[in-house]
Amino acid sequence: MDRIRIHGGVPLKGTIAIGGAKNAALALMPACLLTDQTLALSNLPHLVDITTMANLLAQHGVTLALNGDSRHGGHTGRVLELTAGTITNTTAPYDLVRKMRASVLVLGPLLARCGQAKVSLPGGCAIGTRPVDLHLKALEQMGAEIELQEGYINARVKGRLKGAHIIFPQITVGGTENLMMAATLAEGETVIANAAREPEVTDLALCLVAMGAKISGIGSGTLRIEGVDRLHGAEYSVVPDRIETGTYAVAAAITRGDVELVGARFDLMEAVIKTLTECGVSVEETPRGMRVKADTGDLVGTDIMTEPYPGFPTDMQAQLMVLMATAKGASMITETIFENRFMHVPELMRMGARVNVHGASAIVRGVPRLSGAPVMATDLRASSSLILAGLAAEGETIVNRVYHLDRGYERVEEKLAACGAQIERLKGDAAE
Ligand SMILES: CC(=O)N[C@H]1[C@@H](OP(=O)(O)OP(=O)(O)OC[C@H]2O[C@@H](n3ccc(=O)[nH]c3=O)[C@H](O)[C@@H]2O)O[C@H](CO)[C@@H](O)[C@@H]1O
Ligand SMILES: C=C(OP(=O)(O)O)C(=O)O
Repeated sequence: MDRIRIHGGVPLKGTIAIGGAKNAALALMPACLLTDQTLALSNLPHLVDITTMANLLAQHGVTLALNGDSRHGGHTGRVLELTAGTITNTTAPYDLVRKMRASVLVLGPLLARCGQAKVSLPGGCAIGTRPVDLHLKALEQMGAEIELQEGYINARVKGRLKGAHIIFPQITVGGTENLMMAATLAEGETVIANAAREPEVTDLALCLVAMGAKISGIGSGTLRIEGVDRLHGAEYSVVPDRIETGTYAVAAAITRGDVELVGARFDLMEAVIKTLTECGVSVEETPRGMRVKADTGDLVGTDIMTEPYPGFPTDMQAQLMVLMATAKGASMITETIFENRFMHVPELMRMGARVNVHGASAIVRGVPRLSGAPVMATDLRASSSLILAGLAAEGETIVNRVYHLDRGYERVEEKLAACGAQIERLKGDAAE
């Protein structure tokens, strides 16, 4: 298993290119199941999760063709052509779904196109139990009959799904995405109230519209989808990754560096920028993205609470905690989305961070310096927080279980090394 070795303390200087958003791509790819024509996605990140989704779609009968560099909508990158000419298999097996929870996003499209789907229940993960009950209840409202058997969701519908008025009792990103896809081919109008407004949901909605779907209220908490008989192929460019952007913004700040994040969408970063600014980091929009600078003055702590978009994203909580750990004063971090998303705390404490967790809140007391240590991550953003801690720490840090990181960050060590970081990937299966 690969590990990452870092010698901390170098202020990062230079530019980092931001890739397409993992969480948008993972919703856009299954949208190909809604049409027999080709969906061409550009600005796709090169990540393990994308390969997992490609493998899942391939076993449903989707043909995939990866073409070299191209430019769509101003973005460069590879173009993945996905064609679900005939769906040969409507089962999403446990072996693939357990690797990645976003696999459950094939449920809505398969049900809408084929009238049936059998999808393994995703189960929990390190950050929480993460049920999919809200996806299932909403699909039942649209006429699906759903049974849970032997760890699988067995869903069927007689004829077409029917438009329905769905009020999500809690905001769910994946639930909104699954339902929106299902509703595009349903009979009549579906209204999704209390819908997630995350930019990745908006990206999916815009792609579905490019495929011929009728959706209004995009970007708001109420989506209206008028079902159509068929969708067609489209070309679509994946929105830049706001979590990758935020992670490198913290890397620049925590090393007291000066970095331009090329391709970043400043307008999608409001809550993170507000927090960074409160800490004393300078963040400004540039023609190519945004510039993050913290090479003068002290950084100070601030409080954050994770919330659905446009609130502060839970996927940035661990990274901000590391910044707070080295900022002056105390900060309070409250996690409201997932019940178990402080798994990074014990590892950060091994590096000298002072953190007390009380239920859903953590009090972080800044220390002048973290010290390098061997550490181990349990999930994706926890891994990135340990990389950030290593960049700021005195001495050597080895981050184990890098496979979590490879789910969501492309060439992380190359991007950081290009800005001066002393970081390298150690290949192989050395003991963890
Ligand atoms: C692939 C992807 O896009 N992942 C993102 C997506 O995850 P995901 O789509 O899984 O997250 P949700 O928004 O659905 O989950 C939010 C909360 O609702 C709960 N819930 C959700 C559905 C349900 O049927 N029942 C239920 O109780 C979850 O357990 C969680 O506590 O949004 C999260 C919240 O922004 C992000 O952290 C993840 O990175
Ligand atoms: C939690 C995340 O992803 P997933 O929903 O795929 O577990 C994440 O991207 O931080």
